[in-house]
Amino acid sequence: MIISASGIGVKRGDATILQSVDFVARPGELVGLIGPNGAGKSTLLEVIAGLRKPELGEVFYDGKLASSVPRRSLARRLAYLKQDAAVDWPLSVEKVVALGRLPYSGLFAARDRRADDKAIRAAMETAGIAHFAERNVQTLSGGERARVLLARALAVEAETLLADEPVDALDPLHQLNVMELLRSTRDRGTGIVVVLHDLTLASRFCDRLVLLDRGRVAAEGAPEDVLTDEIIAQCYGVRALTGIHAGGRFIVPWQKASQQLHDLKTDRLVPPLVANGHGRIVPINAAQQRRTLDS
Ligand SMILES: Nc1ncnc2c1ncn2[C@@H]1O[C@H](COP(=O)(O)OP(=O)(O)OP(=O)(O)O)[C@@H](O)[C@H]1O
Repeated sequence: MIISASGIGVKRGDATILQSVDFVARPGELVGLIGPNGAGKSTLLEVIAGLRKPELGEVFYDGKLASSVPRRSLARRLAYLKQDAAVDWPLSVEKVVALGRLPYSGLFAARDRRADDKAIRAAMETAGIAHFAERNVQTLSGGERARVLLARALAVEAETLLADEPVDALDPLHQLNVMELLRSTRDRGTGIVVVLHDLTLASRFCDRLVLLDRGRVAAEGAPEDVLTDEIIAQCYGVRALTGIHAGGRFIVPWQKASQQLHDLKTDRLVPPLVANGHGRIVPINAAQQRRTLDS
């Protein structure tokens, strides 16, 4: 399914949350929605999920006006994983994941239970939670619960997955697992939009990035074109160490853009650092560093 949004404007009281935002999500593409806190990422995700009607602009699903697409069929085509979702009932993990199959209930007189079971099992395996299928979801840690909710979204087997900060509560290994899982889901043709704060994961795993800043699209395109030093400094207010390792780019936020970096021990000014192409971070220029340190 192609989701397109044009001229989106959202207001909250007097505050403009989104302004003139155009956005497209296509099948088989992993799009990263990035930007500082409060930029409007979750709001835009809700708008394209059809959960919030914008004051201005329109959303289209495969060219059809969002308001003309029945909610029930949309619920099967589009899975939405909310940020910080809580589970208010003492359900087992398996039952929570099974909620992902709700959009299919009552669809046929004799519903295909085997298809449901298969989808639930596959989603639990993929999210690495099958071993605690029977556990009460309220007894899980934040990161474990996040994976259960991701599994619920995967169980929908939708054409499009919208995921709001799915790796936020996860340890490094599970962050990589989830990003790999999103990539393999994309490889099977699913269109994915994922909200991320980790710039290295955004750069390494996404096909395209959309950077929101104060409710507007500040930059859009290939990760290397969006996450330049200048744009990172301008939108996030930080300077980052960047480099290439095994073909992927790492971006480590290091200091505020407004500050010059001083060595913690000597208090001398430290020149900017870059990676040497093999993942080892070196001074931008050794001679320049000597001059700076000698001065
Ligand atoms: N009900 C509301 N009333 C007033 N302002 C709101 C309301 N809901 C959201 N906002 C504001 O809208 C802006 C965008 O919020 P949104 O959650 O979309 O940002 P975000 O980019 O997802 O942020 P974060 O990275 O912190 O999750 C924020 O400044 C937020 O305070």
